[in-house]
Amino acid sequence: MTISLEALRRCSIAVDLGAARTRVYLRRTGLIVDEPTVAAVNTHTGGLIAVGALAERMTGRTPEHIRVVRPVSNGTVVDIDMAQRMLRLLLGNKLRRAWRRRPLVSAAVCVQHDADPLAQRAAVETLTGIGAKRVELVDTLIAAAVGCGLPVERPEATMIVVCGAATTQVAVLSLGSIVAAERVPVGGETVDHAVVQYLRNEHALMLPSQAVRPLQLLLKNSADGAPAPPSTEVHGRDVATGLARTVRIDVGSVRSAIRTPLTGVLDAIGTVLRRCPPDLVADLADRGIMLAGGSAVLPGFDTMLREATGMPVNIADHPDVCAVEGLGAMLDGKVQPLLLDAMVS
Ligand SMILES: Nc1ncnc2c1ncn2[C@@H]1O[C@H](COP(=O)(O)OP(=O)(O)OP(=O)(O)O)[C@@H](O)[C@H]1O
Repeated sequence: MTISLEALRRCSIAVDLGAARTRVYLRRTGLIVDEPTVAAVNTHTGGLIAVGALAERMTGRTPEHIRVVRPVSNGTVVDIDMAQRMLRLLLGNKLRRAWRRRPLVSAAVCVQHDADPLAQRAAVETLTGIGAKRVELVDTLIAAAVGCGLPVERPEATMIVVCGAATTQVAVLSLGSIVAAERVPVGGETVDHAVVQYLRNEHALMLPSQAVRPLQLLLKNSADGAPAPPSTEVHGRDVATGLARTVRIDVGSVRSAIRTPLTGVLDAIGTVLRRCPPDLVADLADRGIMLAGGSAVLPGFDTMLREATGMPVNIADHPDVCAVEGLGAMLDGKVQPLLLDAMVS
């Protein structure tokens, strides 16, 4: 069964419920929500204290009666009730106004390429619970490819790698459909974990989770092309004594620690290419790989893929929001007719 653009044009909102971030696109308006998929709950009363960025800032800093929860894990809604409550708060008045204008609303939601029926059902229930009368499921890979501006409807190959927080999905598309795809449990979270483990093992230092991103940013060359410094100071807690400690670390070693988990993505690319007909693989030699997802900008990721595959690698203009923007473009009727792989509510 296929989903037509016709069905998507009847949808009022497009939703991408990611492990790290929740994004909502309102038809003819644009992105109205882009917040962490996090909620803070009072365990005594069960009430929500905060959602989104505010709740994320509370991580690791809460008293006993407050719990910070993530209702989406590995790209699947694992706590439907919490996801609905979080979405209601994030959408607030913006949704209520749209709902009033058009109460029998349909919603489109991105789901992972190989989402099982339970994961699909969880996505549908989350949206119906906040008022959607009908929910269209669209493969994240197709939505992201559209959002990156790839010519997915043409009879030629395009390769997309969507690198999110918990997973990376790789696909070759042609004629609006997925020819071959693979998903690996590697993403920004895996990379953060690798950095934390490196500091723990090599320097006996526990790094607060909020300190990982600034450290990753140090690995990048600066905007004017100046190379990253060879070493830097990192503040954390000594594993043995529990006291605050500062160590000087070699930036190159952190870079290697990051590269190790990312080799899983290389394997996935190899698997997808092996499953593709030779004609399509030949197309990709020129067109190369398009990187999307928040982790596409990880320092050195594109260079690593370029060196390992020998193919051109490009990062989408706005890699983090490609999927929801692509879905939004379909809602707004900005996309040429194409056949979408079947995924129905
Ligand atoms: N500037 C950056 N440098 C490095 N990593 C980044 C940067 N910005 C975002 N990320 C990483 O991107 C990830 C979030 O990406 P994205 O928003 O695509 O995830 P998601 O869609 O919620 O996840 P998933 O697709 O796994 O459900 C986080 O793990 C974050 O660490």
